[in-house]
Amino acid sequence: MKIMKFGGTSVGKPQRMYDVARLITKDSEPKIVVLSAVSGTTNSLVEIANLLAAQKREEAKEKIDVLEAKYQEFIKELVQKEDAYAQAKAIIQEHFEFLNIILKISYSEALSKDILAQGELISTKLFSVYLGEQGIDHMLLPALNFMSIDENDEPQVAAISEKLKAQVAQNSSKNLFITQGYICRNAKGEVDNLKRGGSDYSASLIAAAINASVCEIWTDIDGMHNNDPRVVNKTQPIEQLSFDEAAELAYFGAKILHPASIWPAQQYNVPVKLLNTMEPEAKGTTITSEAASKGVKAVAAKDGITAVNIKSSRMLLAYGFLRKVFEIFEKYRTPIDMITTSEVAVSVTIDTDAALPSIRKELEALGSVDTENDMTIVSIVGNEIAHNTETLQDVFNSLTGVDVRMISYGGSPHNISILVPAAQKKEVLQKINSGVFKL
Ligand SMILES: Nc1ncnc2c1ncn2[C@@H]1O[C@H](COP(=O)(O)OP(=O)(O)O)[C@@H](O)[C@H]1O
Ligand SMILES: N[C@@H](CC(=O)OP(=O)(O)O)C(=O)O
Repeated sequence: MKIMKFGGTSVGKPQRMYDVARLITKDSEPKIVVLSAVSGTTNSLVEIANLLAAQKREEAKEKIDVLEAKYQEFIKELVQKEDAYAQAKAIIQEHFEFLNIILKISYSEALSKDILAQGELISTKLFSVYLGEQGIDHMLLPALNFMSIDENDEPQVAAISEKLKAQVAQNSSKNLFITQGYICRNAKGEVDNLKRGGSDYSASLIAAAINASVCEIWTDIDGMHNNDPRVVNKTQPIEQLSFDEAAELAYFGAKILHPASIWPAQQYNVPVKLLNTMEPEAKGTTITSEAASKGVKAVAAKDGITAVNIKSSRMLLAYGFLRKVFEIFEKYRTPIDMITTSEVAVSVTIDTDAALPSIRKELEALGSVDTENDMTIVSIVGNEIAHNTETLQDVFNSLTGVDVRMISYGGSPHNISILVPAAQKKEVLQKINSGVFKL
């Protein structure tokens, strides 16, 4: 059985849904197809939820109406037959009635998760109507019946596997299952999600849960590129990556993959392929446990980083100082990305400053603290690059004129990371493109 995940742009227009239907019926291998919401929908739902949280009901209502009008147009083009159109219309009515009812209920965090789930529920149901109209035999598998996270927001792979396998077995005559990415149930049984971009994570979890032959992530570009195509002009697709390399790139900002989406596939050894819906014949990127070649594969950038610098003479020749620092970040459930230390100072970076005021207050008991926000981590990723002096030379030569604040080297043989002000991100990515990739 294989998994095919199609992102927002791949289901963003009726024409794209037709392409998806063609791609999933090309071969006879049984498959679970994971769909995201139609592009732009989750952003609109986030705005609606935020407006409700701010008690701006009228503005929320306007946004709901704009979104509904968009779907009314969408279904006119999606299906031709009268009964299929009636089914699609009923789906739109059901979900927008729900949003309109929510307008009248007092806002809660749980309710906002219900709002965010509507995008994937609508896209999968509409796609199912289209498949039905085309006479393509399939079955909708509601993700809310099997995809779950625990009280620490961690997916429960064993439970997911048990439930999913049972549902597939109960419908053994079916060859094609359609399900929602992104959405899940939390430990309280409420509707929740796997965070923005989480449909890739859903696909990888499903692939792990049923030991799929492959997990295909279909998107709007021909694989993982060696640099961010939104920022840099000349970028190239990478044919092969190891799980470790792909995980580092996803974590450090390559938006094509959700940061957590590699570990389930890696743990259950399911190859991942990144493919282009608009160019299905292109090779794309294959991610397996093997690293095909040594050397730099790609560079990625992670924005929204804050650097926290702690200086203390008490650190000199002391032990246990770093533990105290780390315990404070742990207490506030704030992950640390980069670390550099000297005898009297330690600098770390974090990608969320939600708990920063409390963290800062506690750190001040250990020494003087200063913070810098609006920073970017640029990560150079490849196989064994930290053992290659030429790479290091190319990277440093590329950084002439760049205000480098931190360097992380040697922690992983596959990654060299530098911290720069966000304002220099574009320049740095471009310079590395010329200096390291010679592009
Ligand atoms: N290194 C990279 N390689 C490929 N795409 C990247 C990279 N970095 C950022 N991207 C962006 O990721 C986009 C695809 O991811 P995303 O928008 O999440 O797709 P989907 O909607 O299919 O899930 C591409 O259009 C591209 O602009
Ligand atoms: N719809 C969700 C989940 C997702 O993964 O979408 P996409 O595959 O379009 O990145 C979001 O926008 O966050």
